[in-house]
Amino acid sequence: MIDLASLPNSLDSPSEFTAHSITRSQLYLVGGTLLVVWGLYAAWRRHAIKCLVPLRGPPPSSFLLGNTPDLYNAPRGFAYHHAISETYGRAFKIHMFAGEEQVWLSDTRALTHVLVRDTHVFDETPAMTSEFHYCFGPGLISVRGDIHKKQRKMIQPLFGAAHVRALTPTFWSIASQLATVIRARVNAGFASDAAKGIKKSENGQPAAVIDLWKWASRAALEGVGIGSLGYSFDALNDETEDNDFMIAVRELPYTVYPLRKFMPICIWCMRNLPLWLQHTLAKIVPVPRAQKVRRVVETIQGNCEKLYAEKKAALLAGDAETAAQIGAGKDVMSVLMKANMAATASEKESLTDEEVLGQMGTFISAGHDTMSSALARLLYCLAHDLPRQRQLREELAKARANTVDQLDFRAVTALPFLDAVYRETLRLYAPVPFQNRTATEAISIPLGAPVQLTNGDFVSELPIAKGQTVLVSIEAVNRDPEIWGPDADKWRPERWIEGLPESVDNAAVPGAFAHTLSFLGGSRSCIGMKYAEVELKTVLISLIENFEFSPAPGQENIVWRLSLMQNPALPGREHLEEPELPLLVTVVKPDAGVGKRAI
Ligand code: HEM
Repeated sequence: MIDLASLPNSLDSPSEFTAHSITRSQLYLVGGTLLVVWGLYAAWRRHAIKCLVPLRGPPPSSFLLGNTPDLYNAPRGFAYHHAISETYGRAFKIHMFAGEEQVWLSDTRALTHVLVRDTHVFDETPAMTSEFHYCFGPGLISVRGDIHKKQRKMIQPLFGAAHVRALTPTFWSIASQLATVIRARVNAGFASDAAKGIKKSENGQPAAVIDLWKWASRAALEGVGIGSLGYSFDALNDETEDNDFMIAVRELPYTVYPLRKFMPICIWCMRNLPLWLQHTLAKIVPVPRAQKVRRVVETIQGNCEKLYAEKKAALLAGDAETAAQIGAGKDVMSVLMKANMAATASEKESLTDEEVLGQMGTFISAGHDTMSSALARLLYCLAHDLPRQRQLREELAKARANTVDQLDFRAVTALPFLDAVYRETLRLYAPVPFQNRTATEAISIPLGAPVQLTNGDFVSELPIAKGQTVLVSIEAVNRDPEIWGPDADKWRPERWIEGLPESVDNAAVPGAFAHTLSFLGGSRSCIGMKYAEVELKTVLISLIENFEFSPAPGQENIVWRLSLMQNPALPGREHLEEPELPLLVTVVKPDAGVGKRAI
């Protein structure tokens, strides 16, 4: 920084400069550089994509960064998203980096075009695909157009009901391991509190405060590891030290997210620079967080490559070798690799080695963070509503009364109150709060209700510019009071049992799940939707049968941070990357609704 106070009054008398002060030529250099930077910035702004009609919207909070500091703000982001959607409605303008304007959308008619009808125009945004491509190669989440169609056609059946049914025993084994490790933690915490004279339990049963985020995240890691990759992270073993693979997967979302606001610069580099230069820049750019992302990604990639080679060798060695592996050949990757080897006869249908490998990182990133977020939120909601938690426990006890075996796929998905709790939590607290889509050509999309522009005119069609990005507000649709009724922002599972209002059907939400956008909709909706449901429900059954969850004394308030996936933090500790969810966990008595299989 130039200290202006240290400059002499007259710049005309160089003789007055000391050896340490700035010379005239240095000053010209600094001034010239600033002018060039300003010129580049002005040119960039002039070429930045603007809205084609004068939409209303929140004023930018930063000249350079637009609304991004608020839109991507982790602790205060949700409040900002709710406030702007209440103020500006279902279609408005938001300001991004260097003058770019995006369209915020929660109008379900317009979103039907974005997500379902005009998907040939509104593909996944290049920011997203480039980010994932850099991290994991050409997996389902990072490819577009025809390649995406080809991959989706091959992978979709592997996440269908038949395969998820076959994976249900795997999910039960994860659920049971999780309950065992939590029980051990509660017993240890209880003993240690008792030794200090701290009483945590009213009913005499062991109770202790446990960080449930940690265990939700580990269960999700095992879920995606064993179910999708055929690999155990050994994440539910209390004795195991975290390995580098496990740490990297956990750190990935929190390391990448803060860099999102710099995406326009990254995309420019990806579009304009040769690959070797991009890799060199990624290695030398002096930004510690960028270097951390690189290390995390390299660790995940290295481990995936090793695992892929092992799986391929086992598949080539025959069925016995595959069956001996973790997942016993039922995991998604094993089935995919087998199907792909069989499809090699038809070159057009099959995936390249790079594409198959790309799915590993894709499943890890798509299936771990979302699942940790959903499970943590389910536990949080139930912990803050003991009567409904008990109602759920009673429903589980009844379901157990007729069987000594684990509930099968059909039974797990058929429990009405469990289903209502699951749907309501994913509606109100969608783990992925918003997504983007970018128009590959100019297009006009119809609106469900006319929108007033800043000049007072109304439009019932919204023109979108070529290259313009639309922010699909999953949250705003899921909480819209005109769709869900005046109690839309309340967690009330009964709404799913009583019957939804007519307005829900009328809204024709283009979502794949329960009239919501939680798993999005259309050709790029979540492929792991059924897998997520069965895994989350089995884990929840096991936990609710064995434990009662309630707010941790003195730590009742939790801040839910906006991120790629929403995640919990303690007030005053929101700056910490690793989320936290301390809850008081009490072992429930055998006569308090625990099924025969309680551990
Ligand atoms: C509660 C849990 C989950 C939620 C809320 C969720 C949500 C979503 C959402 C919103 C998308 C759309 C992303 C976009 O368009 O950019 C998506 C895509 C995807 N999800 Fe999930 N997901 C969950 C669990 C899973 C699981 C367990 C897996 C796999 C193991 C998975 C695999 C995928 C994949 C591969 C895609 C990309 C699909 C495509 O582009 O064709 N998800 N998910």
